[in-house]
Amino acid sequence: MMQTLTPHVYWAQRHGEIYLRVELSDARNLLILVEENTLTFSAQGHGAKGENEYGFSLEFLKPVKTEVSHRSTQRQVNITVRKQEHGWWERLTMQERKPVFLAPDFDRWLDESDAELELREKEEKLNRISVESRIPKDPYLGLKKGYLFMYNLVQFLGFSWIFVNMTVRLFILGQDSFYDTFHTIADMMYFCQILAVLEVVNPALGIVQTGVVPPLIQVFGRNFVLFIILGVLEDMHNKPVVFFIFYAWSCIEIFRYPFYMLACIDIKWTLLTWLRYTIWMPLYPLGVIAEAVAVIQSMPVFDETGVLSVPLPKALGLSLSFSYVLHLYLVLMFLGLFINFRHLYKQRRRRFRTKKRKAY
Ligand SMILES: CCCCCCCCCCCCC/C=C/C(=O)SCCNC(=O)CCNC(=O)[C@H](O)C(C)(C)COP(=O)(O)OP(=O)(O)OC[C@H]1O[C@@H](n2cnc3c(N)ncnc32)[C@H](O)[C@@H]1OP(=O)(O)O
Repeated sequence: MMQTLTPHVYWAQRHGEIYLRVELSDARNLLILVEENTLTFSAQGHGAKGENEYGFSLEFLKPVKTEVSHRSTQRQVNITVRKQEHGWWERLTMQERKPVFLAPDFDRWLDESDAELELREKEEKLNRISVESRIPKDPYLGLKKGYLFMYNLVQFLGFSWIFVNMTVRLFILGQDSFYDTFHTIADMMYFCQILAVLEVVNPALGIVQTGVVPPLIQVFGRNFVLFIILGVLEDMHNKPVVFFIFYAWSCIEIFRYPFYMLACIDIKWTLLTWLRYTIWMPLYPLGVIAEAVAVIQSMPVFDETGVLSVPLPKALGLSLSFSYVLHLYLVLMFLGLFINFRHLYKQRRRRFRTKKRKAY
């Protein structure tokens, strides 16, 4: 006659359930019963002491329901017992000393707060599904995604051309390449930045689900520098600062646009997501500092040439130099940087919000 042995049993809990994992392979003749708050298990199978009859019983700390669900796999038997009342138990069994065959199931182990988080996420997911099923599907979704994909592809190609061109010229010509960046790159940058106006139009028309203000600040800020400070003043064309402005812009865009492109076709590439939501941290301030340098360098040129100066009534003098507008713009620029930096920081946190799990 076979002697009954005790298998290794692993446990974990949630607010509503107890999970037991019995280490018994090829289990047969399973008998699992809950009576008077005590679970009794017996089965034949291959356990720690080879092929044998295995069994154990556990008196639970608090009341549980009598219906038990179990699933037997080739390697183990998984049992789920439902708690009578939702709550967190400080231990599994009535007896304070843990039975020797019982241990925590590290694969499923969560502490109370993590289990609450898991529960909330499940509820949120269910809510989302029920809300989504009530929202009518957008009939133009395919068209919108196709348009956005093409837009992002064109911008990606444009900024990649700029980035590669500038990098190659930097390697070949060294610092000399700083001085004619505008002549070689400006046409492509004009094209990309005119097209970037769509980044304000898209959220305004609801094609992209994001705010209008951050892209407005971004596009207005860049286009002001590109078309007015650099574009209008020929004296600015050969300044090295142009190199730093264009390089900062293109470095960020060669990751941002492919990230959007892949998002349009529901592909998420972790490294690209990380790059899109990380490299703006050094690049945004550096880009804005380079832009501020260009604005400051342009002030005396506007003063001397009188370009874009505002004519004043005779009594007040001849004209108001555009450099006064630039003083105001410098303040707005750092305000814009602050607003967008905060916006991008929030977007980053939303994207990388992770649940922390502890295993004991
Ligand atoms: C009248 C206004 C006056 C203002 C005053 C002016 C002063 C301004 C001075 C400011 C100076 C700024 C000048 C700029 C300098 C530089 O660029 S320096 C170089 C570094 N630059 C950067 O790092 C900035 C890069 N730009 C951006 O990141 C964006 O343009 C942004 C607007 C700042 C971010 O915006 P947002 O779109 O809200 O965030 P995301 O998380 O990327 O997107 C949210 C969701 O929208 C989807 N989406 C967005 N765009 C697209 C798209 N083109 N195609 C497809 N999908 C898009 C995106 O996927 C997200 O969707 P979910 O994943 O569903 O959330």
